Amino acid sequence: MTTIELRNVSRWYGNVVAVNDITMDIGPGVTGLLGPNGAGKSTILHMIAGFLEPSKGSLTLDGAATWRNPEVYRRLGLVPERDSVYAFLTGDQFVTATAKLHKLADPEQAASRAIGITEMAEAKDRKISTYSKGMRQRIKVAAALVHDPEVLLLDEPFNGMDPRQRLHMMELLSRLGDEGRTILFSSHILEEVERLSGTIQVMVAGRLAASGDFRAIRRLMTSRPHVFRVRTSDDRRLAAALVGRPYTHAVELTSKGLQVRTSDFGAFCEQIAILARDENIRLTELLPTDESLESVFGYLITN
Ligand SMILES: Nc1ncnc2c1ncn2[C@@H]1O[C@H](COP(=O)(O)OP(=O)(O)OP(=O)(O)O)[C@@H](O)[C@H]1O
Repeated sequence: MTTIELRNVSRWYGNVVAVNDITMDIGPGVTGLLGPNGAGKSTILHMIAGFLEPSKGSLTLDGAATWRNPEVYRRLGLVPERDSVYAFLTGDQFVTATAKLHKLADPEQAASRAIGITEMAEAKDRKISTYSKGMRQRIKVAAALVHDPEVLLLDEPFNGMDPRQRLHMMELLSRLGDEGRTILFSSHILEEVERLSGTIQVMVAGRLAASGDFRAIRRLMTSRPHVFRVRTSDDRRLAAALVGRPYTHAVELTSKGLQVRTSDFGAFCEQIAILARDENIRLTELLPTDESLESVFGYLITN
């Protein structure tokens, strides 16, 4: 069983603190590393992969430090965020070249196995320049898997994908997690992490804001205060119906519709449509006015 351990890990670039005193364990299965842009997710992944040295603290894979440790490099694969693949190569050539860099005994066979796992066999002889975004991501995953690592690290693997490609990648990562591999992927999108991983690590501004079971963290996120703008066929009547509901904190009639302050984001979202239907009022707009991920994370770190 592979375990990645971070103990009080910090990393700074000059006087920018990218990662600030993080302690966490990551075991087999799929774990999501969630956080807004600039939270320090890429820095963490690159440190785990052994490409960056922690400025402070210890970072180990089954007890061995990952920084400058070729033994560890053999046990993990990294799928970077940027498209660093050579577009003039075919998928097969790219993955085989990676296998050769790892000095594997049979690079062709290893490439063919990894291409099979990522379901890229049909397209393997096409140039990477002709691939869709989803296919380029999958060929990068094949290259990262070519030496059959126990640990796979992925930096924003769903960026730029359409919903179908996203689903395909999710299935692939779940499958790899079910095989007992340790999969850690970063994302700034709550729903991606929710659909794929039971365990999450939430980072905000270099710090670990929450850690553990997704459902518990989700509950924390959705039972927070929130402001919505609501437009309806009868604002005044809906306002009256909302007053007195346990999730309503305040209702204000404005020229742009209702401004509803709720104490429970989740309950309000569940109940508002039912309430409108029961009152025979048509909802024309329901807009969270404070929905930036940063505000969600901000709430998490102050609670
Ligand atoms: N090489 C570098 N030199 C200076 N500052 C850096 C460097 N790399 C990252 N940073 C800074 O460190 C912080 C964390 O960056 P990092 O890329 O790890 O975050 P992230 O969560 O992966 O965000 P993103 O998804 O936008 O890449 C940011 O403030 C970033 O500007």
